[in-house]
Amino acid sequence: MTSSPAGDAAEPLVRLRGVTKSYPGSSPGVRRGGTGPAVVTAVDDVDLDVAAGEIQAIVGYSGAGKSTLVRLVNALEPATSGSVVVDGVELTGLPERRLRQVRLGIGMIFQQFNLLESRSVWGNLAYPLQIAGVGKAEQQRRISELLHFVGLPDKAHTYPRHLSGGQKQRVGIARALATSPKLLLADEATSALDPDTTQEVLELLKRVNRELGTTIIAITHEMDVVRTIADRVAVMEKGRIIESGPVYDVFSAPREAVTRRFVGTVVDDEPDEVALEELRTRHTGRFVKLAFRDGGVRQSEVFAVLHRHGVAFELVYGGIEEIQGATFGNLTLALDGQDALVDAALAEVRAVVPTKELR
Ligand SMILES: Nc1ncnc2c1ncn2[C@@H]1O[C@H](COP(=O)(O)OP(=O)(O)OP(=O)(O)O)[C@@H](O)[C@H]1O
Repeated sequence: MTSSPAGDAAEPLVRLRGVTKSYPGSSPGVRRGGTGPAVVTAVDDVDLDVAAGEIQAIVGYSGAGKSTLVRLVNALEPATSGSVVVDGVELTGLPERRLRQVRLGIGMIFQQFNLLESRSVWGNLAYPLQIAGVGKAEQQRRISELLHFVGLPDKAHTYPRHLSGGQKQRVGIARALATSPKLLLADEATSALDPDTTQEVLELLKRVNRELGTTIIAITHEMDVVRTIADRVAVMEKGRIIESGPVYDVFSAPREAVTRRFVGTVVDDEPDEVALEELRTRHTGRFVKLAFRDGGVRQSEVFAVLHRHGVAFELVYGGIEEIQGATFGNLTLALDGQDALVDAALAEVRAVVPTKELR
């Protein structure tokens, strides 16, 4: 025996090393020998480990390479170079017959659900089971179990056109889980849904992860999705992963400009110049941003310091968020008082919480 149970546990379910995917350049100029790029590098030298049992989000703007990355992981396309290992199997160079086996161990859900319109819900769920050669009795049992799991036990004989978007995605999830895959790939799974339905579907995905132990890779451009379900997030730009880590870390201290823009869609950082100018028309005094982090100083302690120095304050921008059970937030305060008093108060505040004066 060369591998210990502990060694197996440490092995990621998905492991990408130096993965690049290029396509021939498609602009007419290129084909005629013009000056456009000879190749489009959709995924560029990507390393990524996804541990078994985790929810990994991949975010990026349109064209960043997210969907291409997913097609490499689910063995729909070969990488141009690098290593793609899924559940211990190196996909690079694998014959089509083996690739088909690998795909059976991976579930997929899509933005547009991709249900078979000519089949009832039951028929849609039976489809992957038939392909996998599951017998009729076992199909019955499994489909009934799946419908209960996704909360649609009474929709077995309904056709997709009579379902709401949220119900369709529940069927999509049930279908993806039919063959009990270890890995579920969700490509913009909630982007076509309204906010309430999005939350319901995200709750279901969390249950899939917690109750069934399914590892999930969720491609999205919505940071709300990342905040709600993911353990870790990787940010893609121009085919590369430019930043990655636990969701709390990336949200509370984003390093790259693209990441800051994404995080800024759900978490206020500090007012930009325009917002600051507008705030100054309504509030007097000096503006400071305080960065509260989990386990650090509490807001009430900071407010007590200001009070003790006789500095009046007003909360003018920002908020406190909860991510993965931990709180953090950025609050901008307008401080009113004599300069010397404000300086003394700020010196004390700075000692306990990162503080930045906005001028
Ligand atoms: N089959 C292909 N042939 C040529 N170029 C491709 C192909 N697939 C993707 N690309 C290019 O690769 C780049 C990354 O595309 P990809 O679809 O992976 O990005 P994305 O982040 O998923 O964006 P979106 O959210 O819009 O799908 C783009 O420039 C795209 O035009």
